[in-house]
Amino acid sequence: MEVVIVPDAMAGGELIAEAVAALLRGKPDALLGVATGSTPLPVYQALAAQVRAGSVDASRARICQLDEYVGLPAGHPESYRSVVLREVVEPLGLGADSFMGPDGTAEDVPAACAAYDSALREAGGVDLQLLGIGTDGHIGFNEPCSSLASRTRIKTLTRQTREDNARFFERPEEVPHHVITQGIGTILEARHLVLLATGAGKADAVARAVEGPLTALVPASALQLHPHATVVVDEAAAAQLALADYFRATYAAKPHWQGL
Ligand SMILES: N[C@@H]1[C@@H](O)[C@H](O)[C@@H](COP(=O)(O)O)O[C@@H]1O
Repeated sequence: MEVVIVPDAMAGGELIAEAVAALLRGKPDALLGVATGSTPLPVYQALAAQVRAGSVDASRARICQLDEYVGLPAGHPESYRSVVLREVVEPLGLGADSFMGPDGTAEDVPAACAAYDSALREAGGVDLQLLGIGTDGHIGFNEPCSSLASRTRIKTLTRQTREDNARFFERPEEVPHHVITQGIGTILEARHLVLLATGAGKADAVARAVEGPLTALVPASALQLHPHATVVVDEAAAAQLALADYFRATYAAKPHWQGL
């Protein structure tokens, strides 16, 4: 696992956007797994700016969702489908046909989960999966004690996650209890995992994920199993990392051509 400590969220966004751009230059139809929440927004803004500036062509990129609420009406502005279309697909100048995600409105939820897991494989697998981290260490919506081998399935949100996400809804009780999320086993199949965490509120979760034991109690610790996992953190989110100085020195000495 590589840990990169950046000065702030903007710098993290630019660094990851450059990694995505480099991927697209080599593989124009790469499948990019995107995360929701506030943290990845600087990545999407920086990538859209690169597209506008002509430094990368994203016109053949394919986008896939990490997770989705169950039961929000189709077109609800806070469904993750709506969020990804608004924050990623449209700013990159892509159409809805470049985009895939689990169907949170399906009557048969298990079938929708299995269909999405298969669709990701049939699409050739995710090239780069961007991840955030929940304050309880979740990735996607894999809450603590999710199986490390899990596939895309329905999960029940913890009270903490519902409270954390209440800011996106008019009333806290509107946050759905259930979600569909790529499983941890599914996420681990992506060729490159890039987790971005910013702010002091994530420092504990980051330290447990990066330096703590591999445990289902901290789902993000599963990144320790992946051969190409990058964790990008700002100074505030890095505050509890015992090896921060080592991570800084390693990145400072890294040959530029290696990228992330
Ligand atoms: N399902 C999403 C996660 O993918 C995201 O990482 C997390 C943190 O969001 P934020 O970046 O807003 O803290 O929120 C939600 O739970």
